[in-house]
Amino acid sequence: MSDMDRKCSDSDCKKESCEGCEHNQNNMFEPVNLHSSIKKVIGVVSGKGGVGKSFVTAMTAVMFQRLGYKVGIMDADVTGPSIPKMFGLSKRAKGSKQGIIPENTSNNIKIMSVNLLLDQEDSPVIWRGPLLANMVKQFWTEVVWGELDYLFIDMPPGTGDVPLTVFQSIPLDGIIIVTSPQDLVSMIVKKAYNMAKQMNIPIVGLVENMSYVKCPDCGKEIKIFGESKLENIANELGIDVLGRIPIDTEIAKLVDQGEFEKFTCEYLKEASGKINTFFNIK
Ligand SMILES: Nc1ncnc2c1ncn2[C@@H]1O[C@H](COP(=O)(O)OP(=O)(O)OP(=O)(O)O)[C@@H](O)[C@H]1O
Repeated sequence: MSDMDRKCSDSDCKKESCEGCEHNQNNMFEPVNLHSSIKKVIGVVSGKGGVGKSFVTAMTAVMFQRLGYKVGIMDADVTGPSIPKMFGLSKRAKGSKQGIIPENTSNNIKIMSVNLLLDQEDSPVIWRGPLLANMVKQFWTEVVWGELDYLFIDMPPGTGDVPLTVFQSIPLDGIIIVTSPQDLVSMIVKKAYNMAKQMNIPIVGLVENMSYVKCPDCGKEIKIFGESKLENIANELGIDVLGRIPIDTEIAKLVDQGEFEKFTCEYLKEASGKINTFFNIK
């Protein structure tokens, strides 16, 4: 994918800061590793931590792998990396002449995370912003991703320094915004939305996580965070609702056992169809 794939849709745009305009000389995208060929790069973002961004990234990646696509996950949530543990990966990634080799899950999803580079997975990453951002850049420039249809990036939470650098250095083809059904969330979704708009990155849509929990006795859907405001926000911003995921204690168990790939539910089946249509990969 070339940097120019992120095209500005406004033919009169003369903004020097616009990354989609060909006259922009300030393009800061880093070159991808020579041995990587990635068709689409999708960032999974949330305006705040703890809404299940990693959960949604992993579930989307597994859905696409099940559809027969070649998939990778870059765990760019450097201070709270959770992706390797979800997939039961704990070996250290190896290097080669070409670069760093990502680890493979049991179903061949390629994974790179700071946890695969640390001596011990429970060592804290106590780094300042620029160092964190550099690490993520290296996941793009140094990792040998090989041929991938989709690379999903579990983005650092929030809209601060680190996510900003990631937005500026990796040519994202689109972002998925993850949210939960709390009131505060509409403001937080708007922050993520505005950040993507300012960076000229297409927004694929919204996924609401922890939408409800099903009573194990009567099957009733209990909305523990109250009624969802998702449709209102989506309509207001003119973006698509891709899907909703309940709190699922069976999947939570799989996460703890490092066997995430064994989930059988299809909460994101429709969402994967919508994402595929958005990018039109054959
Ligand atoms: N729908 C769900 N059902 C059951 N457990 C879930 C669900 N969503 C998230 N969880 C669990 O909640 C915890 C937090 O989720 P996750 O790590 O995905 O959040 P996050 O938004 O990536 O957090 P942060 O950005 O702060 O790192 C994890 O243990 C995850 O397995």
